[in-house]
Amino acid sequence: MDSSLAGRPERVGPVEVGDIKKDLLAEFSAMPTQDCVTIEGPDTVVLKPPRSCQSNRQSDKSLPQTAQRFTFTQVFGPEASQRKVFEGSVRGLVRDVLQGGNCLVFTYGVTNAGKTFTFLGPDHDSGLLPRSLSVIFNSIEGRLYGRCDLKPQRCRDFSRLTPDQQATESSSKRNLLRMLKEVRRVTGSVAAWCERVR
Ligand SMILES: Nc1ncnc2c1ncn2[C@@H]1O[C@H](COP(=O)(O)OP(=O)(O)OP(=O)(O)O)[C@@H](O)[C@H]1O
Repeated sequence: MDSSLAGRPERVGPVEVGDIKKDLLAEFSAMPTQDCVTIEGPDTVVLKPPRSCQSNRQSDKSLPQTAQRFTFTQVFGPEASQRKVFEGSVRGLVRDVLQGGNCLVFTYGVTNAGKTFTFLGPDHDSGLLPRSLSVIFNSIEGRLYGRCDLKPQRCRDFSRLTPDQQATESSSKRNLLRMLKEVRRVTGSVAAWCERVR
C-alpha cells in the first residue's frame, strides 16, 4: 500500500524484493571511468586504487600508495573471445590429459568477475569446460570402451559390476534419460505457451 508524503510515495507495509530492486546500469554508465585496471602488453596488468580511496590510503601507510604492476603468463583483455581464451590457456592442458597427464583448472575472482561465464559460458558461446569435453570426446572416438561393466568411484577409482548390477545401472540410466526428455518436453511446452500469451 502507498501513501504520499511531500509528493513522494512512501511505502507502508511489508517490503518486497520488487520494491527495492533497481536497475543501476544507467547510474554506473554515467560515472567517469577511472582506469583502475589497465592491461599493459600480453602479460602485465596495472592496478590503481579508485580516486575515492586515495585519501584513505594516504592516512593508512600499510596500503599500497601507488599503482601496482602484476605479471602473468598471459593476460586476455575484455575483447578476447571464449575461443581465444580456450586456445591460449586450456587447450594445451587438455592435450596433456589425453596423453595421460593430470591437470587442474580453476577460476578465481570476486563475485561477478566472470568465472562462471568463462568456465561454462552460455549455450551459444561455450566456455572452457564444454570446449575441453568436446576436444576430449572427439579425440577418443573409436577408442571407447563399449561394455557397461565399470563404474567410476570418487575421482580416480572404479569398480567392476556384476551382471545384476549392470542391469540395475542400465535401467537407472534409461530412467534418467527418459526423465530428461520429459523435462525438455515440458519446458519446451511452457516456453511455447509463454510465447503465445505474451
Ligand atoms: N566475457 C564476458 N562477456 C560478456 N558477459 C560476461 C563476460 N563475463 C561475465 N559476463 C557477465 O557478467 C555477469 C557475471 O558473470 P559470472 O556469473 O560469470 O560471474 P562469477 O564470477 O561467476 O560470479 P559469482 O562468483 O557471483 O558466481 C553475468 O551476467 C555474465 O553473463
